[in-house]
Amino acid sequence: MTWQRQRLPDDHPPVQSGRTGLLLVNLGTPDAPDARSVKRYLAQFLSDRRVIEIPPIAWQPILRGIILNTRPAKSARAYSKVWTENGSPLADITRRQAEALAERLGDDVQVDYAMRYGNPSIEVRLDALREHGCERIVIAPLYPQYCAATSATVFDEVARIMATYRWQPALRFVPPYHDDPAYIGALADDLTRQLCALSFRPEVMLFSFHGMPQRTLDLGDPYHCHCRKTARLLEEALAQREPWEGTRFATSFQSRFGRAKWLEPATDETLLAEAHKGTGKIALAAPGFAADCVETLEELAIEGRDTFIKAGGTDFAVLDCLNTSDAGMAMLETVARRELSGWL
Ligand SMILES: C=CC1=C(C)c2cc3[nH]c(cc4nc(cc5[nH]c(cc1n2)c(C)c5CCC(=O)O)C(CCC(=O)O)=C4C)c(C)c3C=C
Ligand SMILES: [Fe+2]
Ligand SMILES: [Fe+2]
Repeated sequence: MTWQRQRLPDDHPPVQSGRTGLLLVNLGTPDAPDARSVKRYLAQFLSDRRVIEIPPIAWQPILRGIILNTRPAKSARAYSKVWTENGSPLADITRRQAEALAERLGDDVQVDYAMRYGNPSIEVRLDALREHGCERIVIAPLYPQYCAATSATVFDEVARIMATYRWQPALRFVPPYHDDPAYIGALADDLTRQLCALSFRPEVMLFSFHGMPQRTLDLGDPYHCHCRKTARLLEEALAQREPWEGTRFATSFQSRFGRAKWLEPATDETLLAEAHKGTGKIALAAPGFAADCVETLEELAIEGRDTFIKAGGTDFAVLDCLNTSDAGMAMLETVARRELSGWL
């Protein structure tokens, strides 16, 4: 369906309507790998009350007085190690995912992407979809595992923007897909393909998920359970395939932030413990990240390797996220078409 300019009386304001849109949303990233840009990005990200659940009166002085004066320089160094000629890997891959999905879905759907923090913002891209005449919009947060700090904050931001619209589109949100057979199958296919291309056979396959404060699990956030279920289903799927015979599977949580207790076991401590108990060859995958980013390319692939090899490990590999792989895009198409049903 392509939109058509309707016949309107001469004195009628222009109207575009009748289209369907789909907006991929990922977390966000700085505009450049320098301390100033990282500071601007972190100020927005870490001021979100879904992310830091401390009353602003107590948190903002710590954020503005300490964290934004120390962390940006350190983070900028990490970003500069993984920055590409197309910018931040996360933004670049998300943009390419949107292009590939647009190709798969055809002209019936206007596909775009946005970042929850930084650019392109959800607001700018929702405005653009509306200006293209999208009366129905699917919002696809690229988080397989539901978490208030990621999934819920996308919903909150979209709701905030909707409050400013006179003519609101109909909305659908892609639900968490942590146990969707399409997602588990895509991961199993893509990880097996990558395993077969490795120059060594890992003794251990470690699934590393982004961490969260332990307190959020106690408060009822399903994130931990979603991660554990993904890991269990993925292990069950891989264990049936010949290339994985003899591999031991483990799960851990990375990217600890701040002093509170986070979900355990921690990825860096797991790498150390594996090396100390004699594991020589290890492979890591980050099934919770839809796209490679500073957390996989720097924290896992650079820092993680350093930790493991210095502790006595011999072979180390971080497998790619689903990114724009055939398996990953076929999965996103399946999920998108399900949510678009009745709208096309
Ligand atoms: C995949 C899910 C994610 C959850 C859950 C999550 C929670 C969370 N993160 C922080 C703090 C930081 N995260 C940072 C980067 C980052 N986080 C995710 C995903 C999740 N975060 C992604 C995809 C990225 C990469 C962004 C990129 O530009 O590549 C950072 C910035 C980097 C750094 O300074 O280390 C911070 C800070 C908290 C506090 C939190 C939950 C409470
Ligand atoms: Fe994070
Ligand atoms: Fe759990």
